[in-house]
Amino acid sequence: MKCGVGCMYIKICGITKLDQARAIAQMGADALGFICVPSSPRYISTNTIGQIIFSLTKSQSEQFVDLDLIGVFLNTSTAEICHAMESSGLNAVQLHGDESPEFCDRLRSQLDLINPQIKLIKALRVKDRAGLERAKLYSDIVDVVLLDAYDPQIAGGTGKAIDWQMLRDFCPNCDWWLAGGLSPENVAEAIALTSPQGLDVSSGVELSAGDKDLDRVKRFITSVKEYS
Ligand SMILES: O=C(O)c1ccccc1NCC(=O)[C@H](O)[C@H](O)COP(=O)(O)O
Repeated sequence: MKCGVGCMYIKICGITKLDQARAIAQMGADALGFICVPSSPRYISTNTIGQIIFSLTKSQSEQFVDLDLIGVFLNTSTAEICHAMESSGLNAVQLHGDESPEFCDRLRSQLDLINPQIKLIKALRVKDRAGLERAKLYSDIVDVVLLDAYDPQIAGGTGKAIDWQMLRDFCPNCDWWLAGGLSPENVAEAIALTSPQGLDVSSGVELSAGDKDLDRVKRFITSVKEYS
């Protein structure tokens, strides 16, 4: 897995604009996340994702060639996900709903037919230790387990944090990334307490849903770099 800044993988999620995607990639982010969930205020259509990816990658510049372009899906069928992957140029899938390990296994087989390099990430919204144990059930099936905060109403991009103390000894069989309520102000403490391989941030670096604050993105990446 690629490590951009001091070997800590950084994903900036909720991208909706080409100029912001380009600027964030140039700052050294490893991944851009696109929310393919129609009910989200950060929703972006597959068509628009395709246009952004085409514009980013046509230059063949180094920052864009290695970039992970992650589609975030919520309880979407394998057929729809595969269609979105084939039509947009996305190279990674993040499942943010109630997808079972069996669903992930089935999707993996179907993605392999498109391109075995497509990365599969399972996000789990953790509210207690039982949620953490559940996360481990996926670790032999997916490439990355992503831990996000639980909210009864909102599926993601909540700005809420998990109880980081609970994650001190979390060590699945695959890489894991921390999400939920991260910001330039708290990310160093989050890394110190939880030691993940990657970080995922959305609302903590936004002006409003889907509109990134480039200054805060820069400060987030710099904080990670200074800590790592
Ligand atoms: O961001 C959304 O609107 C969203 C909607 C539905 C499912 C997932 C969603 N976001 C997923 C992400 O990967 C976010 O980056 C993650 O939840 C962290 O968000 P935040 O707490 O705002 O940093």
